[in-house]
Amino acid sequence: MGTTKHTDAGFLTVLLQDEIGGLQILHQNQWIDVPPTPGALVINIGDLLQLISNDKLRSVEHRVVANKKGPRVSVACFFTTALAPSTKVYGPIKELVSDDDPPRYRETTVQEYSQYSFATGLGVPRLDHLKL
Ligand SMILES: O=C(O)CCC(=O)C(=O)O
Ligand SMILES: [Fe+2]
Repeated sequence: MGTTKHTDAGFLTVLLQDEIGGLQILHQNQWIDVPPTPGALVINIGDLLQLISNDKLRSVEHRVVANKKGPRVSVACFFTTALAPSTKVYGPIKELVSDDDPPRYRETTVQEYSQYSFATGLGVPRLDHLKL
């Protein structure tokens, strides 16, 4: 089974891959295979880390292309507080913004961003609506 092109909505995703492969990232408009290394952990930066880092860290677009090599097992651990109700507001970290590099996003809560992400679905650039 594959997935359509998307970015991960949370802060960080840790992926444990097997030897089957299929994960690709979009780099300079080209899909690049992530070589499968059984037991290795792939770390994906998510949208909320991009937001709080004011674009210093980028949440890369990726997808999974199914191949015929066999059943594929991928264990994903999403670092986010999406399911825990919290009014904590996240915006670009103040140490990372300056007069020359002002905040690029408005503040949001994880809940608000997660709800928006679920509603838009995969494949839609979801950070754009928070851009200042
Ligand atoms: O299965 C994979 O390698 C990636 C899965 C993924 O992109 C996700 O769960 O967000
Ligand atoms: Fe993903």
